[in-house]
Amino acid sequence: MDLFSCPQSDQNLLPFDGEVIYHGILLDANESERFFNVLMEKIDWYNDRSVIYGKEIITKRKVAWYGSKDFSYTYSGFTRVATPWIEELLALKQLVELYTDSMYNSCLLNLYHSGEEGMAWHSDGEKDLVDNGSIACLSLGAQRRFDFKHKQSGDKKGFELANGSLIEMKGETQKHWLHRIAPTKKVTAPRISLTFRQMK
Ligand SMILES: O=C(O)CCC(=O)C(=O)O
Ligand SMILES: [Fe+2]
Repeated sequence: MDLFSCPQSDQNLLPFDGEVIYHGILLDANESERFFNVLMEKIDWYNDRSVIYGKEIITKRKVAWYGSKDFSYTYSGFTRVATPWIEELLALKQLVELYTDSMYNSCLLNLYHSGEEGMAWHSDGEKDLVDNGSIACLSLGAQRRFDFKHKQSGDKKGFELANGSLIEMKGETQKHWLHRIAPTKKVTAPRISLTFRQMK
């Protein structure tokens, strides 16, 4: 691995109360497209469910939950049991671990068919996850904006997530900040995100 493909970018993008590190572009356009196509085909995608004000919502966005063992992950009112890794996910996990210098035992994948699909403000502070652990998010396909909003002050920060790039959230980020993928009419192409996580 040369210095150009592994940029020294350990600068914190958040002003306070957490750490968000942009690790740059790990996969070139060809590699990203290859992984995107393989994952579209091989992953067991399903529409996500959540309960909002007592009402069950089925998202247009699809998700999938993979892990090193049959981890149960409860969020938005439902429990999902992890599917065993497939070869391509393990390869990407290894690459991400190299850049972040952290280890992951699970991955929540998201498939946004177009800019009309997003993810509402939330934080990933579920009790199933290691406290103040790392969540590493690899992006494939259309570029989308990742927004952060401080829970107390309301301070906002937004970052563009390029095709093949990796962003990492760690430290107290989930405790103090919400994040979202805002819907947008400007993007028509699909995007996959792989969010590598540390389950207890
Ligand atoms: O799609 C993304 O980049 C972020 C997804 C996210 O926040 C999550 O899966 O919890
Ligand atoms: Fe999240």
